[in-house]
Amino acid sequence: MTPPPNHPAIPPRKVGVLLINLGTPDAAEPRAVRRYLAEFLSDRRVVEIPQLIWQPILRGAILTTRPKKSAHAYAQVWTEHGSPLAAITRAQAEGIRHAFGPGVLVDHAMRYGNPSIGDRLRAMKDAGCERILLAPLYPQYCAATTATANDKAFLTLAAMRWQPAIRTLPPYHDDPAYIDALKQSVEQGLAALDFEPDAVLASFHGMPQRTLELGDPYHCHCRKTARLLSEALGRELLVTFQSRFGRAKWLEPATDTVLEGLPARGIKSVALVAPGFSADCVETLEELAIRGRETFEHSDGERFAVLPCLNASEPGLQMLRSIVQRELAGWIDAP
Ligand SMILES: C=CC1=C(C)c2cc3[nH]c(cc4nc(cc5[nH]c(cc1n2)c(C)c5CCC(=O)O)C(CCC(=O)O)=C4C)c(C)c3C=C
Ligand SMILES: [Fe+2]
Ligand SMILES: [Fe+2]
Repeated sequence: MTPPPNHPAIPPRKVGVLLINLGTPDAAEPRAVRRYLAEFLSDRRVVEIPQLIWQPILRGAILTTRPKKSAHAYAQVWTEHGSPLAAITRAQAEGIRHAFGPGVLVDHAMRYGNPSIGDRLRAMKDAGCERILLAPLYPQYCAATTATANDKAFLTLAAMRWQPAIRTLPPYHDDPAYIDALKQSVEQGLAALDFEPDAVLASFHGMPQRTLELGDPYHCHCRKTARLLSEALGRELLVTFQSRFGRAKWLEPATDTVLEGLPARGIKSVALVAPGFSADCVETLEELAIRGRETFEHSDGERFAVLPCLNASEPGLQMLRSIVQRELAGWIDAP
């Protein structure tokens, strides 16, 4: 049946998969970093202090000093394709684009900055996606990452007359496909080193200790990933938490404090892995690989390496294809 002449165009029905990561500045310079940090650190899921108290601190002390310092960190890791996080997330979407057949559109978006979740969701809907899987690429669930990405998507849907049906990717911290991809990646990374490390550290992004007490499963998810990875590798992993922000107590032990103390315990060579980051970013490439090395070497450490994240490596893409395929069950034909 042909629609009446004034009927809006109806594109062929499709399924969408939106990979979502945190976001990153548009340039490694203070103005762009300030814009990014203002959006990021104004998110109530990230800083859980009443806005009346927090905004003056943010606009005063933090946004006048941190952008310059952070821009310097970003400048040290920036690539010809832009921020590593942006380039790798794009490559991940490209890498699984054709995995589910022509009826499935794969795209990526960032919770803060560009490409925005709102723009990409509207584009998917315009392209005919009546069912969309939101896939925040955080293996360990955290309100400050997973939940806020989904919140943002639902905010966009709130303005749509004809909403797509939505699924959200569950945390995959203990998924055998994820643990296996990490195992392969860590084994490859260790084999490529010219030394055998005395210890391997698994460094996760930190969170305020209070979020654990309030019931955020993040800490437990990190611990479980580390236990399963350690079992899979058949070697001990020291679990640490990095990137402390602000004055509140954060999850411990802190990565930098542990790195500082290891040489005095006779551990002179270390390899670090950051299993909670699906893509290398300023936190792994600058904080761990540059500043972490300085901390370790200044404390008489001798050999130091940071292994790459899963990124768009073959084990990483294989894992993404497998978890996305599973979440699309019933929406697309089985392979
Ligand atoms: C992987 C999980 C992450 C959690 C949990 C997380 C919590 C969290 N982060 C901040 C503050 C900052 N994080 C910054 C960078 C950053 N954080 C994550 C991931 C998690 N954050 C990533 C992937 C990145 C890298 C972004 C990039 O562009 O490469 C930054 C910006 C950099 C800097 O100025 O140091 C801040 C600030 C808080 C407060 C928080 C939990 C409450
Ligand atoms: Fe962070
Ligand atoms: Fe950091």
